[in-house]
Order: sequence, then C-alpha cells, then structure tokens
Amino acid sequence: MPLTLLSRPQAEVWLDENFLPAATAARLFEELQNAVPWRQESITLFGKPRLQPRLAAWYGDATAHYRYSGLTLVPLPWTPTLQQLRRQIEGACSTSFNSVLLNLYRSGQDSMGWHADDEPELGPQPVIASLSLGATRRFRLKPKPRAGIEAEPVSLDIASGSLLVMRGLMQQHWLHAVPKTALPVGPRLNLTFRHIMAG
Ligand SMILES: O=C(O)CCC(=O)C(=O)O
Ligand SMILES: [Fe+2]
Repeated sequence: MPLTLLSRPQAEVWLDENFLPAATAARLFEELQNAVPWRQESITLFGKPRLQPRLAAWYGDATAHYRYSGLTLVPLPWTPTLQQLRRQIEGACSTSFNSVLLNLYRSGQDSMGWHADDEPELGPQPVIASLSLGATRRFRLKPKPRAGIEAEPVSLDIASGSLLVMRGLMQQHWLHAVPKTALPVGPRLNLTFRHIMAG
C-alpha cells in the first residue's frame, strides 16, 4: 500500500493505514512496550515543572541531541528492532532519519497537546514519519492561529500499523495533537522518526 496524500493548504500529510500487517504491528507493540526503558519526563510550562501525560524514550545516533520544552534528550543507542524499522521507513519516505522519539499513551487519559515539531534543530521543512502501534487514537490537525489558512481542522483515527508522514511546510503552518479520550482505550505506542541537524 502506498502513502496517500491528504490534500490541505500548506499541509503535506501522507498516510498509509496498512504500512505494517496487523500481526507484525501487534508483535512490535508487545516487544517495545516491554523492552523500552520508558520514562515520564517533566517539562517546564509557565516556569513550573509538570509531568508529561505519557511515557517517552529517545533513541538515535549519538550526535542527535534533541532540545524539547526545556529538556535535552541524549539518545539511547539503536536496537536491532528500531534500526530495522528505521531502514524500512526511510525506504518508504526516501529520507534518512538519525533519531526516533517513542511515546506510550497508557490509556485514554494520556495525550499530546497542540504543537508543531518546529524546533530549529529539525530544520525548516522537516520530514517526520510517525508509526502507530496498539490502540486506535484520534490525531488532530489545525492551522496555526496566525497562518492565514482557511481550512477546517482535520481528525484522523490512526489504527495500529499506520504510517503517517508530515513534510514540506506542515510544521510551519499547522499544529497537531492527540487529545485525551473518555473512551475505554488500551495503550498506544507511537514512534516519530526525525532528522536532527548537527548543532
Ligand atoms: O502520537 C502521535 O501520533 C503524535 C506524536 C507527536 O506528535 C510527536 O511525537 O511529536
Ligand atoms: Fe508532533
């Protein structure tokens, strides 16, 4: 199945809902949920430290340091599983990645707030490839308030084994989020492959 473009002004979002077969996605979910040293990071919001509403881990080349909401994350070394996924996803996107951020949403109460992945070390038009495993969660997109784009917000229900790729001007003009849900959903794991520029 190829990646399909979701046409929105200044938003280049591609989706392949069948990137991984269901059994492969389920096996990977189990393996990563058990093997990754998950941490609940705190971020500084309005000068106060707060725990993030999810667990995270950062893997990559030793040089790929990432500054994120007041944190500097030093990557863990690639595991064979993550290295193989990196190569497969690089092939699908015709891009190279040097790091991957893993997020584990333990339940519907875990979430990711509205943001753009527009940190300077990602460069002006980053390619971000996002692989989802486990429970289906809603992924939302909306134009940045001052982007001057006339477009409705977009909601996508992202199922296990889906690959979503954001590229082009997307991070300059749009925000994305994974909101909390009151539905009784199981855990979901998301991997975002990124290329961090040497700083
Ligand atoms: O969990 C997702 O689908 C989104 C993750 C995300 O936006 C991020 O890690 O920057
Ligand atoms: Fe993001």
